[in-house]
Amino acid sequence: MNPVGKPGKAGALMAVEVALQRLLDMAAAAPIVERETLPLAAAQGRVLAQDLVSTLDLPPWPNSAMDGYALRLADCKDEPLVVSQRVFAGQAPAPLAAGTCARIFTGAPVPAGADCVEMQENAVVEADERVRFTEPMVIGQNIRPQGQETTVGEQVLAAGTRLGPVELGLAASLGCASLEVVRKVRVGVLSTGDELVEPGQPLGPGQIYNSNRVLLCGWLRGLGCEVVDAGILPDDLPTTRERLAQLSDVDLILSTGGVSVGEADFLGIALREDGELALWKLAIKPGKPLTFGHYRGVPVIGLPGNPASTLVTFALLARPYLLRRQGVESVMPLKFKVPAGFAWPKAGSRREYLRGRMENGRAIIYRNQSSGVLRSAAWAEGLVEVLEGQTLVEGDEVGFIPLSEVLG
Ligand SMILES: Nc1nc2c(c(=O)[nH]1)N[C@H]1C(S)=C(S)[C@@H](COP(=O)(O)OP(=O)(O)OC[C@H]3O[C@@H](n4cnc5c(N)ncnc54)[C@H](O)[C@@H]3O)O[C@H]1N2
Ligand code: MOO
Ligand SMILES: [Mg+2]
Repeated sequence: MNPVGKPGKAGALMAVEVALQRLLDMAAAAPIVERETLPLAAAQGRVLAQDLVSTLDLPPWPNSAMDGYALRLADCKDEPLVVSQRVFAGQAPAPLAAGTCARIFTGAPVPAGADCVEMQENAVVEADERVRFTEPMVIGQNIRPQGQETTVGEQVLAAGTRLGPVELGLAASLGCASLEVVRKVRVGVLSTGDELVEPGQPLGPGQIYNSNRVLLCGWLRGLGCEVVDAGILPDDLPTTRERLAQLSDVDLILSTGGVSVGEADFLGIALREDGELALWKLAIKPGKPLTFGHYRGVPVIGLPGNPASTLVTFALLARPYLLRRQGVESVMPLKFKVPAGFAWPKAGSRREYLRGRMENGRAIIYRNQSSGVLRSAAWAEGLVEVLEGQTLVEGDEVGFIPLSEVLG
């Protein structure tokens, strides 16, 4: 079966899983191999290029989980224990004198010889700072042992991990000031459409403001990409060719619009004539005219121009592609099964991704699901997935893909 439709003619729709697998295979075949070393603060959103191996035990020494008293349990008989030292976080305590206890605070090293920490709520301080313990105790209680989190030589993060604040915090806790990351993917962004005007300019007859440029550039920067913003591309074939050719030094050209079957849709034609049109028309709504190929060797993903179509296809296809180019294994957004809070009486032939949100434990959808209505996405918390051929009554299970993680 040839899944590639001919631009300008109706063609077979490709299942979203098939298209995604092709995109991921093509991404894996063109990995970004260059690396750079960055200070932690600059590494957010980037992908780790080599395994992070601990050079420390964490914690480096046993420390107290409570404000209270460190003691040797065997010393704790009927008589109260005298406080022989105070240990604050950041100090190095002396070994515990036999038959005494140490006043200790959370995070402070436990003195050698102590095998138990009791919280101060279970202690009564008598005259001369003699401490009586009111509850039974066990060896090891309230002590965080050396190396409980990680030990020297252990792999803490694998190459291919995307670095968010948690991963960076973990690297910091191991004393790493910088990390080796995959270099940024360079993405050339084109907004096609004769009707487009940048915000701030007056609108002429028939014109609309360019919203996709801000959307795409924002999502790409959030993904750690280098954006080469190539501005608005008018709807004509010679200029389309010229502008695509000018973007010969990027890792991916990502465009919006101009991929359908109209007389002003030229992207597919340019790819077919000067490169390769590998994928065109998906069984997905919104997002049907998603286009993928190469232009003179440079990968191109053409997202449909309707803003909600741009959003859905970026989240479900372009984003996974860009992550896989950087060596990330887990590229798909999380999807939960939730009960529908709406009915869907008419089955569609394409898989639907409705803009929705959770209310009282059920997914509800925005009142207007037109792919031209970006407000639906501003209202939404996620995409509600309704499968091909599916009808729903309230309470039936649907997929829910939270958008904050993927587009936040
Ligand atoms: N005869 C058919 N017509 C259409 C089909 C079809 O199968 N047969 N598919 C429809 C579907 S579905 C979609 S989605 C659109 C996709 O069209 P394109 O990707 O070619 O996009 P354009 O035609 O250039 O624009 C579509 C729409 O989006 C607006 N737009 C475009 N770029 C921007 C931008 N940067 N910011 C804001 N809005 C933008 C544009 O003005 C159009 O209204 O095709 C259907 N047609
Ligand atoms: O597939 Mo189009 O993206 O419905 O609007
Ligand atoms: Mg069009």
